[in-house]
Amino acid sequence: MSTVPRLPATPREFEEEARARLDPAHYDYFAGGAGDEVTLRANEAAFRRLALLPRVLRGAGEPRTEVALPGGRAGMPVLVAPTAFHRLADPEGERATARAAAANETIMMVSMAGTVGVEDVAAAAPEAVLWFQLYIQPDMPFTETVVRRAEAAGCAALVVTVDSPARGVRERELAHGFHDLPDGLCCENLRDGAAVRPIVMSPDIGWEHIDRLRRMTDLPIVLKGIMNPADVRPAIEHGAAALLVSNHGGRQLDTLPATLDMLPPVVAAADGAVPVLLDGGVRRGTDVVKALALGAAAVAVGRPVLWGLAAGGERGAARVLAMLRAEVREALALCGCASPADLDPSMVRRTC
Ligand SMILES: Cc1cc2nc3c(=O)[nH]c(=O)nc-3n(C[C@H](O)[C@H](O)[C@H](O)COP(=O)(O)O)c2cc1C
Ligand SMILES: CC(C)CC(=O)C(=O)O
Repeated sequence: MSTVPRLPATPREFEEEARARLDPAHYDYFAGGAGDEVTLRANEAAFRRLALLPRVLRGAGEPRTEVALPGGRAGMPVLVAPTAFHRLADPEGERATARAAAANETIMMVSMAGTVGVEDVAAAAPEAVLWFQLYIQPDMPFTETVVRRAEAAGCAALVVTVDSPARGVRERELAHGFHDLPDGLCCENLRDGAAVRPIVMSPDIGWEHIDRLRRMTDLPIVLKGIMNPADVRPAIEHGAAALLVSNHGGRQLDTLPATLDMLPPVVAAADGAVPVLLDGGVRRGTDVVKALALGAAAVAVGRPVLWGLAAGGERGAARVLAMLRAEVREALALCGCASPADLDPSMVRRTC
């Protein structure tokens, strides 16, 4: 009789199990952040500083969790953030993640630095809604080749990461000498004929590149990595369909504020013109509900999905997402909400 291995039951246990299974260099690549990891810690800490203030006796009924976004509908307000190198966590890599996302009716943002090509990710999970994450390459004809691949694979939006004019320095990676993928793995979305190009993070990228991208494709463009409210108006003027408040999970510039702390001013600057999403430090359904109360249209999770993948492959990633979905439903119900639209800023309170 075959027994199905038991999966961890909490986010913390998933991370512990992933750590036990992963090569230490790969665990530290996934877990680490830039510099002293001040921002990495701040993201999670910001959620703990905020308390929830439910409303009572609203007769809200069973809550609904789905949300409508420019790149499609999601069955829950928790999307999969784009993360690189899933085959370091599981041999099926991004294919497994896409199936896990589809099983939970949510959207997967496929990293440009994926270890499975976007066409193969789409083929592995035909029912998945995929958004393609792009680092605009200064070689615009090559950027266009990548965009065409994402379009042909059926991706429903482009997520353009704008917080990376250079690569963040992560001391855990340096300590392990982790620079390259092991033999047999590469960034499949960067194939150029027989060669695989390196990802260029260029300080030359500017708003004119967003304009060129806008002219290149009809896909909605989500700008990922907006932190300063001063960037919101230009983003809207240059055609962004949505903004994703992100500090790259604390992996780019250290000592940025927590994303949750920048959400209200970014939402205020957007003034309803485009939906605002958030990632960074979301670990529980209560975190999701706090971000939604402060005006996020949805959130995304990075590391929790990697821990699920490393701890239990597709099943592990699916379980992490299912846990979050159940927790969001429970937190909405206990807040007296019929849907995310019933949340508002009066339902959270800073505790310190
Ligand atoms: C291991 C790892 C790889 C990542 N790779 C990418 C990437 O290729 N492109 C990107 O835009 N963001 C990337 N990110 C950032 C995530 O999209 C997201 O902003 C961050 O992980 C959110 O924080 P969380 O891990 O606390 O949920 C990566 C994050 C991690 C942890
Ligand atoms: C390979 C990298 C470009 C992926 C990334 O964005 C990250 O590690 O944070």
